[in-house]
Amino acid sequence: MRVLISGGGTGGHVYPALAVAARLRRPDAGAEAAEPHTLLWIGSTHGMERQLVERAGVAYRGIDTGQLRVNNPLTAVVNAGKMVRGLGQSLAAVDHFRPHVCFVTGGYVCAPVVLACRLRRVPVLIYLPDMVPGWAIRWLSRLAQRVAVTFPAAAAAFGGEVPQGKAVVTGYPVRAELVQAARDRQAARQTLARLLSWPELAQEDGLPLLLIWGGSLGARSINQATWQGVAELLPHARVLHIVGQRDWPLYQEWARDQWPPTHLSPEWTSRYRAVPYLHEEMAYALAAADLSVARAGASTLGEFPVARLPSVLVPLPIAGVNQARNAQELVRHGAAVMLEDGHLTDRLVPTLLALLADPQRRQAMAEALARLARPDAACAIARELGALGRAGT
Ligand SMILES: CC(=O)N[C@H]1[C@@H](OP(=O)(O)OP(=O)(O)OC[C@H]2O[C@@H](n3ccc(=O)[nH]c3=O)[C@H](O)[C@@H]2O)O[C@H](CO)[C@@H](O)[C@@H]1O
Repeated sequence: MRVLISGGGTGGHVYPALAVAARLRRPDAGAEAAEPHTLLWIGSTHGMERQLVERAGVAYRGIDTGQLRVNNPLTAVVNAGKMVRGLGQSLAAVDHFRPHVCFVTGGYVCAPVVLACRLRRVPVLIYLPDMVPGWAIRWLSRLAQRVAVTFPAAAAAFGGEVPQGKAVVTGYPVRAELVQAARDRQAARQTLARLLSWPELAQEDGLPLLLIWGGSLGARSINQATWQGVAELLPHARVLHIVGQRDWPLYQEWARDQWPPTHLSPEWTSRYRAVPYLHEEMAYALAAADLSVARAGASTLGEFPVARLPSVLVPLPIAGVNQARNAQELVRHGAAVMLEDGHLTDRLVPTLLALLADPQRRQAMAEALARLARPDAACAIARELGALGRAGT
């Protein structure tokens, strides 16, 4: 079967689709097809998805796209022109590749691709990772045959589950490497220590590993609160801080001018490690960590349960993104703690110290997470795609 894939803009739209792509390329006894499917990914010409998709070895075609919801009317007109060009390029790609089915995960680039598939009668499956869809996915879902969702509560936006509505609950597709790494935390920690050249991490000294990050782009407020409070955390934990590419120059400035503080011993100083971004190492970081601080992007709904990783979630306070609803879903199950962005400076360190000092609470959160885990989600979506591709529109 030929499967057209599209998703882009940020990592949160790319990694779930890559997990499904990996599944489609390596069918085994558990999968539907007897031989690997042929894949083509349509992303934007200059999008960050290009690097991630090519890194994974999936064929990539770039098209023109632009954000339509912008304040400047001139930009809106220019971007609308790009979208029209993108539709023409998508139609050409569909005519050339002749897909049996199309799979999209979000980002502006998906709009012309879904429209082209609709015009050429190619069935479309959308995956919505978040609990609440943005306006673009709501609109595109009208053109799609199926919408896969992470948890049952997300199905209502699409008329409920099949056969009444369009939704199927598959779970969040996580990378196979994470499923594998989460089976043995200790081994994951050893691997991470090797990949990051951080030998102290491999010591079995009972010191918890705290993973701090802010989504695929990094989060300024989380970074600043971390730099302000990290010295207080180091007597109780090792801290792996993914700063993000955008704020990396800020980290370098802070490290040059303010780190380490004179009162901190070299042993404690070496417990803090900052990195701009993690690629293949990310699966091991999630599996090895004992506690995380993160934004509440959709990945936390899938990756944290599989990794059984308790967290303090700090939803991005921007209208239209709706990360709070993602965080609430984990909090509702006793699987995470939520902190408002505006309270980071005062409350982040005390909240973390309380959780680090309470292994029983972390264990209860890990057990709640384990009940939400769907390590087979990529396979479930691959199966849905197979069924749609065989049925046609
Ligand atoms: C600002 C914004 O619009 N954010 C949205 C975006 O977030 P964002 O792109 O941050 O998405 P997520 O938090 O859902 O996913 C981030 C992904 O990047 C990976 N990762 C991250 C850092 C790193 O160093 N290495 C790495 O591999 C994570 O493991 C995860 O798989 O898409 C999500 C999915 O629709 C939404 O829920 C978010 O609201």
